Amino acid sequence: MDDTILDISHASKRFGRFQALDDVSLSINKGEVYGLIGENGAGKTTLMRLITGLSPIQEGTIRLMGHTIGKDSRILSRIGSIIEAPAAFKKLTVSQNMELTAIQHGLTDDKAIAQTIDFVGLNEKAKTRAGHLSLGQRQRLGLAMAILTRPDFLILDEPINGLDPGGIMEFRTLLDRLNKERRTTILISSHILSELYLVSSRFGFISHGRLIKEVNKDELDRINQNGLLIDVDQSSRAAMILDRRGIGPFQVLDDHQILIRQENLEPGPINRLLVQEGILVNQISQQKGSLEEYFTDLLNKDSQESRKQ
Ligand SMILES: Nc1ncnc2c1ncn2[C@@H]1O[C@H](COP(=O)(O)OP(=O)(O)OP(=O)(O)O)[C@@H](O)[C@H]1O
Repeated sequence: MDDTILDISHASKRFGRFQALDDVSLSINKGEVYGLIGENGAGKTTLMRLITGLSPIQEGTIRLMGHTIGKDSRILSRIGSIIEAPAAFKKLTVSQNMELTAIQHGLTDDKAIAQTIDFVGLNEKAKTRAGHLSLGQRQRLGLAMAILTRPDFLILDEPINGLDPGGIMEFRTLLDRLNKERRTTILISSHILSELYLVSSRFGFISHGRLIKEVNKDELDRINQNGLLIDVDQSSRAAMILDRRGIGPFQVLDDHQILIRQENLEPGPINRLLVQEGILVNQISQQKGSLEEYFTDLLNKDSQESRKQ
């Protein structure tokens, strides 16, 4: 059976003369949590709006579970989304908002509403108006409305914006449960990259409307290994010294830099060893690889390449 939930092929979108999305192709498989990363204005929301049929695609195709968006929109009933702000009516209570969502989807199962309110932990607020909920509770109501029909695919545009650390953790637990217990596939964007790292199994990086890189979490962890970065006058000679002492594994990055891929290594003894052997040590720093650093490096490389062209 084909495990592809979303297949975007050469999607482009312009607003007037502005190219918001430029030839984007990506696919997401069942069970994945795909983290979409990009600076402000990169095109993340635009892409999500195309996928959910909120905005028409101009070039390319988007297939959801085998159905082409635009031609056959029935498949949209199998996806849930929070795009921009959750769409709850402020004057209606939590339960009433859920009832309205049920009516919109033609859902007649009353138990589903109670189960979903319970799932997101809003039991005590069921009779509270949405306008009187805290931001974190409102986000949870938004999630409840999005998952009421038990969608196969959930699209979340910056769902943790403005939440406090506790709220972020609760939201993460909910997403984890949805993904593990219901095998819901998730596409999520956020500027809080440390959080996105925790929830996602794969990442796509968008810049100026182009998908510049995709990487899965294992690959990212391999690239981003922590260690000691040493800057010396001659990296090849320093490498021989480290090798003789059995220190490593390490990687010679260029004529001056070596990355010793070992966590919690003290810089002092390494410094003393190299200096005793006549190596000039300019700097030793702890290297902590993060999704944030990876993204910043990618953007730098991309803008250098764009300048060359
Ligand atoms: N309806 C529209 N008309 C004109 N321009 C638009 C429209 N919608 C989006 N844009 C432009 O397209 C670009 C991409 O916007 P989009 O909202 O997709 O970015 P984003 O990656 O979600 O950014 P952010 O992280 O700030 O939410 C922006 O420059 C935006 O101004």
